Amino acid sequence: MSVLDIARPATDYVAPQKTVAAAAIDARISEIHYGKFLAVRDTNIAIEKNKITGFIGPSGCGKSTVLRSLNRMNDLIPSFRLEGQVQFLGQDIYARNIDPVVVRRHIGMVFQQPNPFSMSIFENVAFGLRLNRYKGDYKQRVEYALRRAGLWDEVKDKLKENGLALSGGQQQRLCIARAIATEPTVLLMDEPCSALDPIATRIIEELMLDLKKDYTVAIVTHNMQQAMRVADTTAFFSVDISRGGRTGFLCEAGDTEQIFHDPKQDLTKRYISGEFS
Ligand SMILES: Nc1ncnc2c1ncn2[C@@H]1O[C@H](COP(=O)(O)OP(=O)(O)OP(=O)(O)O)[C@@H](O)[C@H]1O
Repeated sequence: MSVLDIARPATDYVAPQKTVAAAAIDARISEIHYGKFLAVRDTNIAIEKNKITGFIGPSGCGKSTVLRSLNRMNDLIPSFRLEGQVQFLGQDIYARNIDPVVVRRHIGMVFQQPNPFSMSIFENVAFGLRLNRYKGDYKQRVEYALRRAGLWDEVKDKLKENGLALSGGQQQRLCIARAIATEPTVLLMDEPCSALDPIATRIIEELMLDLKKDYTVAIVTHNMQQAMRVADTTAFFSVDISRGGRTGFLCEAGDTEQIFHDPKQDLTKRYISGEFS
């Protein structure tokens, strides 16, 4: 039985044929549309277990669209349509029998703007547990998640205070704790530091490096230095304007060292050298 099968009986599930052994997520995306607009094409990417995969590329190349497709977050956009497959631990998360809420429990997400709810620090972390009708010890799980997000010592004496009263960096770590509380396998982070100052950014980067021991991480970043500092694998996306529109595609992916120092594709070379942004 797969981890996702707890959602609904997998009556019509057909086992996928091909997976990348070390991948937590193996995405083979042919096309992503928003209505008639072809936003992304030809993006096959493996998010390897216990590694950090960085998505880089110019604005509008589809980094966030692809990231949000990895846990069905784009389902919330009515015009969104994906052709292809996204496998999580060998199971197609877009299969008809799969519940997106369960997908998001296993593949959590942290957004660009820290977005704690206007409720206590404790309830912010417990939120996903309540949503998933967790039956265990809430106090224990909330403490674990806050410790894992490097926030426990700063908030342990004020768990009843509103999460919105924390600093921006603390709020982002609270959101990471909220994501961790449901014990996901993968954490997707969409520019998690772009609203933070350099010190808070560095704390989150160190946290990411620590989290990858237990979790698999994929991060969208505009900051190439950040990708170099934290990512094991880097995926460079570009934009194809040849068909009259602006369609993003995965141009090249590989070890971060290779992408930044020995890129194979001319477009990657030009982007890394700052020729376009
Ligand atoms: N909800 C939406 N409806 C329609 N089009 C969208 C939607 N979200 C994104 N797009 C379009 O899809 C394309 C890819 O956008 P996306 O945000 O994924 O790119 P990105 O590489 O993350 O960009 P940025 O680096 O500027 O955040 C863009 O042309 C964008 O305008």
